Amino acid sequence: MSAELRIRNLEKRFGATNLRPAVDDVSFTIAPGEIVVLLGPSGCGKTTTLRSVAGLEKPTGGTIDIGGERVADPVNKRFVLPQHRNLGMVFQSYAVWPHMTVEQNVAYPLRHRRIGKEQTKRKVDEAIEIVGLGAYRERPVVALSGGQMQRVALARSLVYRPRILLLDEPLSNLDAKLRLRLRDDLRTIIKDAGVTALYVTHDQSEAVVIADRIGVMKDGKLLQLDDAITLYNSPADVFVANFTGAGTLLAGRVERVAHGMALVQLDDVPYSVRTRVPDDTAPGDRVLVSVRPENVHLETERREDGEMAGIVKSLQYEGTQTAYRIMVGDKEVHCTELGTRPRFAPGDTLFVWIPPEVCWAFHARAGTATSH
Ligand SMILES: Nc1ncnc2c1ncn2[C@@H]1O[C@H](COP(=O)(O)OP(=O)(O)OP(=O)(O)O)[C@@H](O)[C@H]1O
Repeated sequence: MSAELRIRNLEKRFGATNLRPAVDDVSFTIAPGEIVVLLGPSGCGKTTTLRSVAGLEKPTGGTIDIGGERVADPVNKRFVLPQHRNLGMVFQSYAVWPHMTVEQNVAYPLRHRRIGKEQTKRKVDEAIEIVGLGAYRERPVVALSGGQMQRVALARSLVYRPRILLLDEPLSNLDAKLRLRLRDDLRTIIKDAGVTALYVTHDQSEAVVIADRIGVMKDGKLLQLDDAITLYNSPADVFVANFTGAGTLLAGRVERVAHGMALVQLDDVPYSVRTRVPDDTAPGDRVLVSVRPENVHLETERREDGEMAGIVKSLQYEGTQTAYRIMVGDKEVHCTELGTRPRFAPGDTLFVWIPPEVCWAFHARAGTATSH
């Protein structure tokens, strides 16, 4: 039932050809049964990509294949209508019938598919079980919570075994607690259903929990498509690093490099840091070392060579963790420490240790911010 989705050089322009396309030369493939999440800020083109797969937008360039069938190819004037693509869709708003029960809602798409009563019942039961609503079968959907309604929408889009499931910010109308609960269940539900899924969100924590691979988009471009661990530890560029929360960028020059690790002399401070670097890095290269706040260690005494002396500029107590801004010379380093009691106060002096294996450097290009 699940199919491969193959997108090649997808382009969607909404207006004049001189305007930047909403989707700009995007290519990726989702394997059968795989979940890919498109992540990016508002306006980056993720919804337009999803709507192009759904057939709700007509692309202006490139091709889309679902299970080996070409469904969009503007150059050759091929366009398969949405209702002939056999896709399931779940959107922000719960598109459920308010006057029907859970069971009736889930059975609805099968009405028009000439499926026998027995088989309908079996499929409906299965879909309701998958989304965990077994106990609510007879309930009118108006008597359900937002999260439960969204589960109904999900069951209804899975019941006819679509080739691909498309989800556009399906959790964004839920309150924070429900959002977390359904977020944690969604991956299991989609995997249990065995369906290929394309999921769109601007919420990185949602993407990390749900995806097999995450595609980060910006200005219509797909910047990187990788599993979450690669994305968080080896971001392809500064935007991806920043968008996924790497709050510190330290500019410097490579002194030595061997086996994918380099020693980088930081600009304007008397410190060098060891960091992982791209393969094509050479001594003398200008780089930006990207550091995630949760990977920075703060020490009261210098224990290792390479620790940098710093002073606490400010802190934000967040209940289960404390976010610090530390000044190392004129450079600001962000650090987050887990724990319900802050260990440091503004003005405290300390030592900052950044383990080399969790540092990642990019080549510094003209025009990129060099430090903050
Ligand atoms: N129907 C349309 N007509 C003209 N421009 C559009 C249309 N739909 C989207 N756009 C533009 O295309 C770009 C990409 O929009 P898109 O909705 O795909 O972004 P997004 O990343 O999904 O954002 P959001 O998270 O806000 O939905 C935006 O600049 C948007 O203004």
